[in-house]
Amino acid sequence: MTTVGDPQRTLVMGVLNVTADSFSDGGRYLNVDDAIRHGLALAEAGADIVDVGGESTRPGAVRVDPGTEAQRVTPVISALAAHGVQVSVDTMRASVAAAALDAGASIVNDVSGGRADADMGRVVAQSRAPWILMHWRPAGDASTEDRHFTHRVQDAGGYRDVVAEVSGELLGQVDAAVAAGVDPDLIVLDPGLGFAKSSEQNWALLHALPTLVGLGFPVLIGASRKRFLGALLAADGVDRPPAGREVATAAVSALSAAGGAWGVRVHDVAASRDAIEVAAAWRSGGQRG
Ligand SMILES: Nc1nc2ncc(COP(=O)(O)O)nc2c(=O)[nH]1
Repeated sequence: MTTVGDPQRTLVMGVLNVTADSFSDGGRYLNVDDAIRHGLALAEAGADIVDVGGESTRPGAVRVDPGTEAQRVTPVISALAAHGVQVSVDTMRASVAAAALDAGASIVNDVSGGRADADMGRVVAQSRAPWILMHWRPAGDASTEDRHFTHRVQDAGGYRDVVAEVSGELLGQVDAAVAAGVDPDLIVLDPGLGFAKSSEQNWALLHALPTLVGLGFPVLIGASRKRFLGALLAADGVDRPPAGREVATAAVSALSAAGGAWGVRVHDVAASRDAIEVAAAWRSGGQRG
């Protein structure tokens, strides 16, 4: 059983999207062998966890059927687990999570925070795998198998106080998970940066990281290459493209580590590993260990 205990340092979760259309690396790892090779490379680069996803959640992405999603992730997961890599499965579906856990995944990463599939709590509780509950208040109803994800950014009216509302809704998701039999010690929270949230709301959530950590659960931060970083670094009115957002991502990783984050979910593992080492040395005054 994987525990999410209090790691000595902020963990690095490497992103492995086995999808055709993820926003920054769609299609590069759809082939099983390419995906396995990349997952091993992420582990080699220092990823504590490799997060394997088979369905893109970017705005406008078309849902894939559960069978396709499971077929995409299970061979990759079993190969990585066989090499001793700790794997999380990035899925909103209980059937896919069950297949992934059987294949060797040890963490369930659910961007719907348990709201898309009523059976997810039972599957996770039975497996005793840690469950990452991400916050996502979609415009549509995430529980319907709608053909398109709607990341319609909530306007200012969508959130009066994004930190208080995201915190409250995450705690509600925790209550639902515990009611389904999940051990609260195995729950990780994630504010869901970029999921139906404006740039300002994303920055407000990052600014409030100590508040999120203060909720009493490990916190995962997923800012890697996201649009709000591109907007911050825009030039001549043009957002910085995803490939140019790595330094900003590493800076967020360093600040997340300094703010007590349990982990960061990133594409460039080596850069964030270094950034987290810097944050640790800074915090300890250079004391090792
Ligand atoms: N827990 C968690 N999971 C996620 N899965 C996918 C994406 C979308 O980004 P990607 O397309 O780069 O994977 N972001 C998150 C996130 O922020 N947190």
